[in-house]
Amino acid sequence: MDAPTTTSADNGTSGGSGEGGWFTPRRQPEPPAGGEQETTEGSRLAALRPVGRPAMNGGEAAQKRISPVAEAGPADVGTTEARADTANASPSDTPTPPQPDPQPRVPEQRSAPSQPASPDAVRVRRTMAEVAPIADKVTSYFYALLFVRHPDLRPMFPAAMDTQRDRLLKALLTAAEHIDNTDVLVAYLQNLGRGHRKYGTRPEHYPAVGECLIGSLSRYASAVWDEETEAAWVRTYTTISQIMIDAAAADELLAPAWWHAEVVSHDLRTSDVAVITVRPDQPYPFLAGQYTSLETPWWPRIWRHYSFASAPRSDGLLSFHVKAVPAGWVSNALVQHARPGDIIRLGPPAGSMTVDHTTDSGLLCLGGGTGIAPIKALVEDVAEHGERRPVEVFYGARTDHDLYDIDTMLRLQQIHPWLAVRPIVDQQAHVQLPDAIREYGPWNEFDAYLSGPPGMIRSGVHTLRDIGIPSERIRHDSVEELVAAVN
Ligand SMILES: NC(=O)C1=CN([C@@H]2O[C@H](COP(=O)(O)OP(=O)(O)OC[C@H]3O[C@@H](n4cnc5c(N)ncnc54)[C@H](O)[C@@H]3O)[C@@H](O)[C@H]2O)C=CC1
Repeated sequence: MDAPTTTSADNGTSGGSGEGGWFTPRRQPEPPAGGEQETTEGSRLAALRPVGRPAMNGGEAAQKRISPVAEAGPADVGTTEARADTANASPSDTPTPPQPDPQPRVPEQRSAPSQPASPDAVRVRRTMAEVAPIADKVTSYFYALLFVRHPDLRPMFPAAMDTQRDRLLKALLTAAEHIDNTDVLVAYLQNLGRGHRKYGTRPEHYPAVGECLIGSLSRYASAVWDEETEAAWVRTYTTISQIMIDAAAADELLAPAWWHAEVVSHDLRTSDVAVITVRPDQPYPFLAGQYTSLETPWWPRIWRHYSFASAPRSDGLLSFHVKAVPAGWVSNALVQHARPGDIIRLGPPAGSMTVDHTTDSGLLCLGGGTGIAPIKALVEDVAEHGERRPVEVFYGARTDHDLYDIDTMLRLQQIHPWLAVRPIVDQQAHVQLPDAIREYGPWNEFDAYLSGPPGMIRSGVHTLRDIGIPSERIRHDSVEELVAAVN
């Protein structure tokens, strides 16, 4: 089962996705004649054309360009951005360790009056509100436009577009809703831009997407669509695409667009959960608590997210916990069909649910189901840093049988006196996983880490705030939460 960081038909977590996916071509289309994109919209959309930039200082440049919007300040959302220490170096002959991607996190529920939204944000949100009830039509029409106008792009998308459609709208919602919230937007889009490298996305692809997006919105939001609204969308989309392009360009200097990895072991822990270990074809630097995107040979061009189930290892192997679920194409293939020798592809690491080694606060970790995977990686990370800070893991599962990794966790507990592992089995406990932590504590000296199904994350964040852990000390990855919270 995918990590909740992603939109996924596999698991129904619909996580909004760091891979959002407005556009996922695998090869580069012919550049438009004369460098101009001929469209029925003609020159009015010329401003959609983002600039291909030198691959340096992408984030900074993006920040600068977005600053007029940022100056307007956050409108109605706050954010609990958490940035982790990146000082834990990898061997010098490997690429630079990745910066944890500061993923959007659950915004604080603000009661204080917020600053007014920028005029563009007001128009963008008005459009979004107008099309929300017919989101599916907007998305279908968008892809119809894209493939009619740019038929050469169609083979670059997955054969089945259902998931892609879902992702489009989630990514759009997230970006548009946060156009005033620079930190959240930039971090989200940089991640999206980097993630698009594995599809072969080029700067010149973005105008095609922007034109079709605006073509679709103008059709379905006709009641609120006017010149100013269109101009607001053009500016918004230009900002969005430029941040993605810059992030991709900067990343090109640091890392490959994707990695091939060979399955070296496949351990079926239950009938539907497998622990899969792979060997990347070149060094794969990442941080414990991060996740990656993964493509199998059985479902080309369909990517799903999984968290690394171990901290970086000296042998370079990576492992994932995968749960097969109904209609979960990639997860089912990985659990039922993957065998040693199979080759998969990995996208870049992402996510900021990483350990802050600059503090000695305790770690309060909640892992639900296969969400225990990154929690185990965090425990290993603390152990490797030789820190003796308290780590309390609450491991939730529906039944005893579903505690498929409890032996590993208990073994770690035996080795490390600072670690406590508490299985919480729904069938036996009188409370669900997040509420179980109320019976322990106090937790005021702890940072909290949550990983599991979206419902668990939601109620976990609520519980943690309720017991006095401030938002900025609560870490998890789920863009969906961000979207849900602002809606
Ligand atoms: N495979 C991976 O690398 C990762 C997977 N995940 C996510 O973790 C989830 C795992 O799914 P399953 O193993 O089927 O877990 P599950 O649905 O069986 O839930 C596991 C436990 O989480 C708690 N829980 C579930 N829903 C809750 C709710 N609404 N409120 C409070 N507590 C709740 C319960 O204690 C439950 O036993 C998936 O959504 C997956 O996307 C998250 C991070 C990494």
